Amino acid sequence: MDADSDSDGSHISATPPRDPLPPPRLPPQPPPKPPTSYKSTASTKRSSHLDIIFKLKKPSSSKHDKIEPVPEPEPKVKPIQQPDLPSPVGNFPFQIRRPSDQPHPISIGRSLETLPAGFFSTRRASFSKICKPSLNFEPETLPEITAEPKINGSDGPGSTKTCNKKLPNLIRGDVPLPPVKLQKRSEEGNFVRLNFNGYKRKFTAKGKKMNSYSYKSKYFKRSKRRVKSEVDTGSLCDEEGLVSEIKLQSKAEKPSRCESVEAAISAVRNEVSDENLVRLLKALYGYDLFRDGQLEAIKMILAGKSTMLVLPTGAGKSLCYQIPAVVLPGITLVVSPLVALMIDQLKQLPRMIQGGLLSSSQGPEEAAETLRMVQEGSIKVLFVSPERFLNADFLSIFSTLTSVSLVVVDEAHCVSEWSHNFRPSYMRLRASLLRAKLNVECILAMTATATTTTLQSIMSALEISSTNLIQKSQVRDNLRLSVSLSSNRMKDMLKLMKSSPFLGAQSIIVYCKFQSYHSGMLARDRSRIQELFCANKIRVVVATVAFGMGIDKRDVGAVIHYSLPESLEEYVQEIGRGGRDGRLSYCHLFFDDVTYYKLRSLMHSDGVDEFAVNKFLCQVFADDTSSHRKVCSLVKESASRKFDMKEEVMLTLLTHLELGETQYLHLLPQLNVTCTLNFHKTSPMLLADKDTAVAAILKKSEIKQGQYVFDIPTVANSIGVAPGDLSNHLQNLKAKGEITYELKDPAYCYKIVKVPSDFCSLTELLTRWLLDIENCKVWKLDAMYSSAVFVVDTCEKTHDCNVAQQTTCLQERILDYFKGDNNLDVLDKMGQNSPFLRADIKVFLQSNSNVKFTPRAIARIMHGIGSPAYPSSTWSRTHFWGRYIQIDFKAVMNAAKAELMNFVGKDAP
Ligand SMILES: Nc1ncnc2c1ncn2[C@@H]1O[C@H](COP(=O)(O)OP(=O)(O)OP(=O)(O)O)[C@@H](O)[C@H]1O
Repeated sequence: MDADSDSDGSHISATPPRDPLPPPRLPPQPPPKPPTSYKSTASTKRSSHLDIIFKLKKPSSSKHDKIEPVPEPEPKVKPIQQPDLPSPVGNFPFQIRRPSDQPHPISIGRSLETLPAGFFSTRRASFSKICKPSLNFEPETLPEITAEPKINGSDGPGSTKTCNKKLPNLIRGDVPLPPVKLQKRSEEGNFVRLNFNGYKRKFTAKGKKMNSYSYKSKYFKRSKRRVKSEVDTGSLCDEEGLVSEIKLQSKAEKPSRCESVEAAISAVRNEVSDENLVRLLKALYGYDLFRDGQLEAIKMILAGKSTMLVLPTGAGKSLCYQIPAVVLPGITLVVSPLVALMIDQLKQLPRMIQGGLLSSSQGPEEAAETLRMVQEGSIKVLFVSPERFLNADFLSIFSTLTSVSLVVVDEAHCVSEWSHNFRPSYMRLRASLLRAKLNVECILAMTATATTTTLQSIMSALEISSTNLIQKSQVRDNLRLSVSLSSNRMKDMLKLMKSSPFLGAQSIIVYCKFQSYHSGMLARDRSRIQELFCANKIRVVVATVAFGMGIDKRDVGAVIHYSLPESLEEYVQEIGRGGRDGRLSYCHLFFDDVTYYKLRSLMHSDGVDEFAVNKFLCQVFADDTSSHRKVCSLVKESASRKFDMKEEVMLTLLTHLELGETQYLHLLPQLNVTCTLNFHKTSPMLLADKDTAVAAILKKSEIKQGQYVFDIPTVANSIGVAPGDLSNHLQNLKAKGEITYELKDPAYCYKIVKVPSDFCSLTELLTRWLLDIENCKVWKLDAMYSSAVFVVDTCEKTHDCNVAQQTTCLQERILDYFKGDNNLDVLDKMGQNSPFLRADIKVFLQSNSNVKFTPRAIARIMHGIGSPAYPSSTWSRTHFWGRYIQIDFKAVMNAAKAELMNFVGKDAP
């Protein structure tokens, strides 16, 4: 075996060969209970479970010395002494969990993806000689599928105008077209809609424009004639060269709306009646009737009531904020989790609605142009990421200059840690904060997938009254659902695709977990595939969940799940890509135990232990001085390794420290904090005489190979300016030819507001919270798996259902799941022990005795999950990697804890 050849001597394993058969199914577990409150229950005494810290015996020599030891966490300053705790410094300890740590039976948050960033501060810094503040943007993390528009200045075919002006990501419609045509356009999918807005799309390859399919499309030829009179053009391109040209109105020109639209808007402003709203619907979109839930939601918003809207995917949620946006006087801010989603929504705005977006990959000029248009009131709908709410300058525009009529929280389940897709940055979107910062009264939260628990937490965060909940069935009834257990998924899938009704499906999406249509692909290629798919040039796309979000291709006739989704929410979201034109769409799910076990292990990859949380807190507050104006930073990569904590988890903790019951810190936009600088024109000493920032740099730098290396926040703190201002200042010096420099080490930046008085209680509170999130994640996967089993197995036997009735069975199951988390039977398939587990862990420890482990680290290795401090690139070489994937993670952790105690010859108190 290859794995053994360079492994850790673990060929003396006590484990027999892997058993290909899964352990027997366990009876259904009792239903989960709703989440508890996370108020601290810790006493002022130090918790005993924090006390057990072990150090592994160091071997005299080992042939495994190659394996990197875990880096030693060493906080610079110990903020609070805890004398009866064994010092973590110098040992890599493990944390013994309390026996009471039972899985928390609630829905969970998936994906702690990181996004944050925002503007640099634009406040003026007081450098003695050179200081030119400018509005800068810190790059935000981009989503997987990104077609970031950049306007390039190019005319559409048939146009005689050229415009080289760079404009921001704005799509504006100014030439009124008959509404009836709009309806036709919408039936042709989002790609055609793009053209209708006056764009033609071209691809660039190696700098050359290629004819695009859209350019040739019949629709484009029609629309081209219609939009001929448009006055200004630009082009839209993603960061890797996918170019789409957009016609834009000239800067000076005011949007001219169709008379019938204006009249319909005034009528609604005078009286919000059903009749007037239908007239406006017709005028804006060409549709004759509202769909279920739309009218109710629009009326609620126009009455100024914050609303929670739960409609199935493709039911038309966007229209519920677009209509109020044109009627209400101020701007509508739409918060979206992904840049790709924002771009997609922007494209889909009816052309009479002025839209814009602020995104990470815009240059400062583009962003400034968007903000200028916001200030002059020519944008009605602005798409922003939640990270924007970190930036004081961004917020000040809305609190002082521009009135915000409505804040829309799209994919609102991201607010809740009990959802399948919790995002720490969404925690920022609390009603109190939005009211205080934006002076906005009305909030619309929209989602297609939320359990009762999730809904409760969204509505509580956004202060939406329970009477303002509009909730329709979360699964459309034009989706035909089927499920099968498969031992050879590829063979079965090919067979399925060759048989009716899948054979006749116009477009098919195949969802995979571990290989995807975009793995290893350039963004440009991914975007091209998406475009080709939307234009029906590609029939089948194999994709991950990222592909699903925001895709509004109306005629997807089949959705196949090649792998089990991680939750029923994810499943519903993905099948929701099918049948958006209202026609039948066929959705088949293949599931198998191997995938289930693999996913089950992955659910533990974000988990952390109390010890790590405690160390993290020590580091976060280590820099505290009496001055709370100081900017502190935490370099993401090194901190992640040091605490064996994913970056998203660190961000979650930091966000909680800012937005939890007590505010301990204030998060700032992320920065690259390490600067390596060279002087060119003037000598450093002479320049320092004229420039306080340079003087501080000389003072705080280390000189490495003739270069000045310093920490941006440290220098900025020493002269009392914001790090962003110092960066701007460096840019100015660079522009003058005085210096060149490089920035690296992206870091979380924050200011300390209050040092916790009781680190132990806070540690316990945070750990408990993260543990509950981890357990919820596991529970969600189990609920998904159990539903699949139920449909192919239990349901058939107990309810006498046949395959044709699987739709009803699964629909009922999904509805039960979303209705209440408490009444669903969930299988727990995991084994609780193995006779060889302890012996294997012992061998593993002996053969890696130079490395320090925690029980969680050992359990991760036994489950085949890499982590920042124990990467799979190193540890997958061990013979034990993934060996116990079928044994419950917690059981492996407990076994590891016991073996670690034996190994160090100590016992827990
Ligand atoms: N009243 C209506 N009549 C006909 N079509 C409509 C109506 N309302 C919305 N639509 C169309 O339905 C499609 C889906 O709308 P939209 O993208 O807003 O759905 P959604 O609920 O946001 O879906 P998802 O959650 O998947 O993003 C769009 O093409 C939209 O134009």
